[in-house]
Parts: sequence; C-alpha cells; structure tokens
Amino acid sequence: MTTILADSFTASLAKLGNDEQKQVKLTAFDLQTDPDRPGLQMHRIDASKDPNFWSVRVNRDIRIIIHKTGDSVMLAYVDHHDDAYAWAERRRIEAHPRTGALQIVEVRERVEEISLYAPPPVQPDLPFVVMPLPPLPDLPLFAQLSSEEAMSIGVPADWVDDVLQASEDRFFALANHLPQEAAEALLDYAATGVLKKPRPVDASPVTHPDAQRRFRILEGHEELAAALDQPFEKWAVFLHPSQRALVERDFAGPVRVVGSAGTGKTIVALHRVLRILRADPAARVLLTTFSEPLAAALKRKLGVLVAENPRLSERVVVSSFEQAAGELHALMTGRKAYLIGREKLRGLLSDVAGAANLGRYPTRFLLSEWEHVIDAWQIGSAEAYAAVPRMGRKNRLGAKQREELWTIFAEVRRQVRAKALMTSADLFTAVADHFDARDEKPYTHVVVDEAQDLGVAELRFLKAIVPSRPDAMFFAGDIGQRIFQQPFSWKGVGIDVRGRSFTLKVNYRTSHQIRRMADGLLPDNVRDVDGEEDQRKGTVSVFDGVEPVVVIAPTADEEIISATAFLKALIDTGVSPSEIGIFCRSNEEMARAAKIAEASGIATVSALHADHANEAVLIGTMHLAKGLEFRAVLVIACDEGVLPLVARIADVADEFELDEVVATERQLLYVAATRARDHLFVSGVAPGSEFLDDLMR
Ligand SMILES: Nc1ncnc2c1ncn2[C@@H]1O[C@H](COP(=O)(O)OP(=O)(O)OP(=O)(O)O)[C@@H](O)[C@H]1O
Repeated sequence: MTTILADSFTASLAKLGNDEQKQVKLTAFDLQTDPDRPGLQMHRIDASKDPNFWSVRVNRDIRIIIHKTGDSVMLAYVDHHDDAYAWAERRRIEAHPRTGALQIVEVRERVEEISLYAPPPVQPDLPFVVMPLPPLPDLPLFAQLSSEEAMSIGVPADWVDDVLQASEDRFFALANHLPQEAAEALLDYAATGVLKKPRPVDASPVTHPDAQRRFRILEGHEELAAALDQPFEKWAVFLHPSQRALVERDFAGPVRVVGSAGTGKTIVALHRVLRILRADPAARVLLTTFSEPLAAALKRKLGVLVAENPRLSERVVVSSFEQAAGELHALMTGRKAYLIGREKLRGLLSDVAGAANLGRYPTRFLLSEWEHVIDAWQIGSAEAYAAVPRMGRKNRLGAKQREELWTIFAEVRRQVRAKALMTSADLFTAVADHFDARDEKPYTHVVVDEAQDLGVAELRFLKAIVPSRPDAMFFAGDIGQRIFQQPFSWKGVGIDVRGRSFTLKVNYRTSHQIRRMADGLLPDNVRDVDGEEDQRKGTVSVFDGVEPVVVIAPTADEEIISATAFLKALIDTGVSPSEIGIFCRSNEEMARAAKIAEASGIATVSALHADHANEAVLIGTMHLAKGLEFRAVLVIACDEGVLPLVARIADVADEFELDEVVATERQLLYVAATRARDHLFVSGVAPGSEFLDDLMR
C-alpha cells in the first residue's frame, strides 16, 4: 500500500506541541506499517461527503485524518478531535475533472458556514499613520472568462461561480480556498489579461505536476521520518512552469534570470544546480553569491534539495565570490591571500593624499574612485586611467585632476603591494589571469545568486574559472536590488546575455499589499548598461495580507511610541520575535531600533550574528537585510538626511554620481521592505525621507 503525505498534514502537525508531534509520528509509522491493524482505532467520518476520510486516534484528544482508497493511504491532516473532524467534513479529495491533478477541494456549501470572506485584519491603532488605505475597485475581475475556461486551469467545479463573480477586493480571500495552481493562473490572468492554459499531462492524479506541489509519495519508514522532521518546502517539490522552464532548458550561452524580490530567483538557481549535477556526471559546479551568510543559506537550501541523493553535493562547492577566489588562490600559490580591509584602505588613501598636499580631494571620493574605477578595472598606469570606460562620467575629471589623482592611487597601490597585501579585486584578477591562460578549469559550471552585485573583477574571475561552453554560466539577480556595485557593461567583460535574460513574475514571498507598496519605489522597467530590460510591471503575489503602514512622527521619541505599539500588536497576535526584523539605514540609527525592542520588552539579536533561532527580534542595517525573509519587518528612521544618506550626497561629483547614489539608496529601502511576508511598518521623523512619498503613491 502506498503512503502519501499531504502538505496540509505537515502544516497542521507543525502547529501541535512537541510531545503531541512525537505521538503523531509514532501513530503515522504504525499506519504506514499496516493501515488495517486493529489497534489503530479508525472511524469513518460519516458527516463528510467524501466516504474515504477516516480518523485515527493518536491519544485522547488528537486525531489524524487519513484518506483511504483501495491502494493508498494519505496522511491528510492532524488536529484536536473536533477541529480534525470539522476539517474533514468540509473537504473532499479527488482528481480534477479537467486537469487530472489530485486536489483537496473545500466543499463550497460547507464553507459558507464559516465566513468565506474574512474581514480584513486591522492594524493596531497607531498615532501619526500617513499611509491612506487605497480605495479598492469593485469590478469583477474574471467576468470575461467562461466556466469551461475556469475549469481548464484547475478551479474546482464548486468554486467556478464564485471565481467568475469575484471582484479585486474579494479575490484574495477567495484564492485561499482554491488550489494553488488555479489561484496562480487567475492572478496571472488578472495581471496580463491572458489565460495560460496548462498543457495536458499524461500522469496519474497524484504524480501530476500540479499535485506534486501538495502531495508526496513515500517509500518506507525512513522517508516518512525524514519528511515529517523536515518542513514541507513547497519549492523543493514544485516549481512554477516559468521557473521550471529556466531550470530545464538548454541555452546557447550565459543566462540571466531577473525578477523583483521574492519571485523565486534563488530557488531557480538552486534547482538549476541540481539539474546540472544530475544531467552531467562529470559536472563540478560552483554555486556562489555575494556574502558568506548568503552562501551559508544557499548551502542549507541545497541540502534540502539533494536530501535524497546527498552524494550529488560532493560535486558542488557553495561559497561567496571572495571565498571561492581565496580558495583557488591558495591552491594556485600554496599561500593564503591577505586582503586589506576597507577601513585600512580609507586611512591609506587619506594619508597618501595628505602627504602629497592633495587633501582637498575628500577621502570618500577617493575611496569611491578607487573601488569603482582604479581597483575594479585594475588600472596600472596614468594612460590606462585616462582610457578607462567611465560609465556616464566621461567629462567629470579634467586631465590635470586625473594626473594628480593618479599620483595618489599609484602610491597607494605601491604601499599595498609592499605590505604583501591584496585588495579583493587584486585577488579576483590574480585568479582570473591564472585560469585565463589555462585550458584546465576548476569548475564546469558556475551558478550565481545576487548577480546584480557582481563587480567587474568578480565577473572576470567567474568567466575565467569555467570552460567556454554554452551552459557554463547561469546568473540570478534583480537589477532593482543593486546596492553595492556601480553598473557596468557585462558585454565589455565578454558576457553577453542578450536574448537570454528572463523575468520571473509570480511573487511567492510578499503579500499583494506589501509588494504593491514596495513596487512604488522602483520604475516599471529597469534597463542595464547593455540595454537589457527587466520589466517589473505585471508581477503578482500569490497571497493577500494586511495593508502596510507608513508613519511619519513629529519626533524620534514619538516614532518609537508608534513602532513599539506595532511591535507589541504583532507579538499579541502570535508572531514570534524570531519572525520579526527591524532595519535602519546605518549604524547611527541602530540605537533607535534597539529602543523599540526594549520598550516592547523583547530581546534583540544583531543581523551580524546570523543565527536567529532564539526568541529575539533581529536588528540590522538595510545592507544586511539582503537575502533574508521575515513574517514582519519594521523599517525605521527613514528620515530626511538619513535616506538618502546626506553624507553620500554631499560627496557626489556630478549628476551621474548623484543619480547613482539616489538610486542605490532607494534600492536599499526596496530590499529592506521586501523582506516582509505579511506585515510591514515603515517610519521616519517628519518631514521624512523623500522615498516615503513613492511608497504612498
Ligand atoms: N515555486 C515555489 N513554490 C513555493 N514557494 C516558492 C516557490 N518559489 C519561491 N518560493 C518561495 O518564495 C520565497 C522567495 O523565493 P526566493 O528567495 O528564491 O526569491 P528571490 O527572487 O531570490 O528573492 P530576492 O530577490 O528577494 O532575493 C521563498 O520563501 C521561497 O521559498
């Protein structure tokens, strides 16, 4: 007899206490061994329209709901006695008459008894809230669709009439009652006006691709034990067709996957790694990203994907760009590379400029010029400095200024080398030069996450360590989240993704409301230097939530009062502190974040120490928010002068740099705000950051 595990079972199990969970698991093992065993105390759920639902006793109070057919037992749900029965009485499990996918269908007439359209949850009463609730149009969204069309995308027959009559404000509440494939297809249609009909699939109801996102067939106790101990990661088993296409296709050159925050770019990158490893037994893959904490997170997720075949992970290295280069450098030279830190470099630039009587160039400017021009392009002579491709900055420095500056940079370079130190760009370049000259490459493929923050030297390095085969390079990133690097031409470095840049549009992380607000910060289209466009418009979220809140308080103390009220309300509604992040622009504002937690009586943990498993809210700068995900996020201290940071604006040398600074500051706020799944609070002291106007548009 086959055992099938439904995601509704894993989700309901997670809500029980630890001891209860242990007992449930033991009963589940007994069921798997012999579902007909007399000691199991099974009762048919007579009040359910589906005759195959049975309850199984775990203890006096807890019941497992199973769905038993001739040749399989499905673990469907588990809860306290009455709730478990109520769940089964409101559902049936069947293959959809058109798509053929196995679905857990809520019986429409039973749902009416429990309110179909839950009233919108309200935010706590906060002072200084300025975000007006947007009026929602009451137009039917799907009036143009026929019943047959609704059925063709997997809407259960019971729900077709509701779907055809749904208006925008009701659709999201309705979507919670629909199978996910149907909800996604309807959202897609609402955003684009095109109904994408799934291609017919030749598969059994339970192995149908749409069913795979909610059911797993399990062989033996070990698999059941592993599945129950591990959260049911939906992305590990089911990809949206647009995600799957990117994972599985063969491409004629480097590929770039773009898409706004939460559209599953990282998930696609992970699956791509798996696909390469499976398809090519000789493949050696580097999976790499911006920082070590992000690499650690990738490694954890890859572990989930390769769980059934852990040997695959022997052929993949997961590390940050710098770590990957450092390891190859050590192999090449037998020595560890010692890197000069940013603060040391800043000091050195300032000292050298002072000694040369050139102290009139601000250190911040020197550092920026060094990082984005001299070091990034590895400029080695005054002539090369004159000829370097300077994005939008062609006329910025006169010949005389450049000569003066070159004397500073040449001396800094000399001193760094004299101390046997390297910059990270030196490291990338040394490794790139080494492998450029060789046919033997350390990796066959490189898969990159957060590719928008690749600099010139990093990109050259990645290109050099793989052979020039068409499928060697795969990049995932969001141009709208670039916060560390200045834009440059990828084509100029020999990487041409034209025609192979693809945009993901379904947002799995952030609620409809939060996504809509955050999208107000960025233009509908973002174009890179090579002219490749990321069409951000038309992205849809798969779930609904509360409206985010923007607070502009008269003083910092009053901002703290508002934020504290919000935080306390979250905790009161059952959000755990470990599911909350508080972010601010820089270390200067961190004390304000800490005060909010303190006033709420909650411990804090710094984002610098990535381990967030305890009962504390995480606090950190917006830069550290990258790659994280929370149920609730507070972005505080968005004051005028703080965002964009006045010190950065003060040092800009020209229009181009001003645009660039303002864009990355704006993108920082976008990154921080889009870490939130369900709740977002953004605050500042009056008059507030200019970006808040865009949030409230
Ligand atoms: N096919 C899927 N099914 C279910 N959940 C998914 C799917 N794809 C992505 N997710 C979930 O959506 C969230 C965002 O995914 P991911 O981190 O890959 O997005 P991203 O585009 O890389 O985001 P960001 O740009 O903010 O880094 C994660 O919680 C992920 O598990």
